[in-house]
Amino acid sequence: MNDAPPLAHLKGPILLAGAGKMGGAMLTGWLARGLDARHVAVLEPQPSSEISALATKGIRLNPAAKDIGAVATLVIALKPQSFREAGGALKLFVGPDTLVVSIMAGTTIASIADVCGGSVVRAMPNTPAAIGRGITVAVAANSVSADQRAVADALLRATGSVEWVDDESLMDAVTAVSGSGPAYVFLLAEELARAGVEAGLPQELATKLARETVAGSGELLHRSDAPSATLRQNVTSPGGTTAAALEVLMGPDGMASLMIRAVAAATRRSKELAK
Ligand SMILES: NC(=O)C1=CN([C@@H]2O[C@H](COP(=O)(O)OP(=O)(O)OC[C@H]3O[C@@H](n4cnc5c(N)ncnc54)[C@H](OP(=O)(O)O)[C@@H]3O)[C@@H](O)[C@H]2O)C=CC1
Ligand SMILES: O=C(O)[C@@H]1CCC=N1
Repeated sequence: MNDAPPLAHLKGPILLAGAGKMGGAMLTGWLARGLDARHVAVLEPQPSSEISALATKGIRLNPAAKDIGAVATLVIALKPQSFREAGGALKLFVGPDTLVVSIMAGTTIASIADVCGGSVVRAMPNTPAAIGRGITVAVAANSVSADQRAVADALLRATGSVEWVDDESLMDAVTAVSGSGPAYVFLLAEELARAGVEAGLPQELATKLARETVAGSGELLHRSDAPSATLRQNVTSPGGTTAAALEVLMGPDGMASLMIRAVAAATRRSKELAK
């Protein structure tokens, strides 16, 4: 049996362009799963102190293209807008055998290949990646080899689970559901707390109750095999308090129609980012 950490044997160089919230979370996951820091380089104009500190472990920070040449894998975690302005410079790091993994919302495989070349995997992670509990959806261009796909899978799996799809057009709705989804859940915690204050609770207690309720329910959902609807029904006593609240939340202008509109808006925005 091979007990080596899952990324210990991954060969570099792996270049991460953009070490902000998502790029930084992915980098943390890679290192935690045994990726040799000496195989990693990072392009980041204003590195956080955490990213700068990684230089002491062997990560190369902002190397010049002439010093590193074409890399085995380029991971692009820039904002789509930054990529449009600065993506061309990444071409210097891309050769005919370079795997390019992009996590940028909206930005298509064709436009990434057009701007910087390489064999492109387009992926959409989410911020629970920071604690190894993200979910990523990925789609590969035809030019991506089986070995390259395995490398992309290993890098993405370092931050949680991975689903591969064949149809790139699904990525806009994926972004709207799981990419942006954590924000909807955090908003739920905010609004539950606000409603608690409206109902007479002190702010601090309302905030704690809402946060722990969302976190505990998420953990229950994670650990249970039961469908979400069953877990909801387990809370709902006939004629009780939950039923009274759900009558509002599941009413005509309730969560179902709100969520459909919100996800449609995010899907539309993802499509706009492609332009
Ligand atoms: N946040 C999220 O939940 C998710 C984000 N994504 C995608 O990830 C990408 C990054 O998002 P996020 O991490 O939130 O954004 P951040 O702004 O936190 O990260 C982007 C980083 O790239 C840096 N940067 C800007 N220009 C360059 C450049 N020319 N070369 C190298 N680095 C540069 C930015 O620096 P500076 O701030 O100085 O400009 C910043 O640190 C986006 O494309 C987004 O669509 C995907 C899934 C989820
Ligand atoms: O808001 C955004 O555009 C990015 C993509 C998914 C989550 N954050």
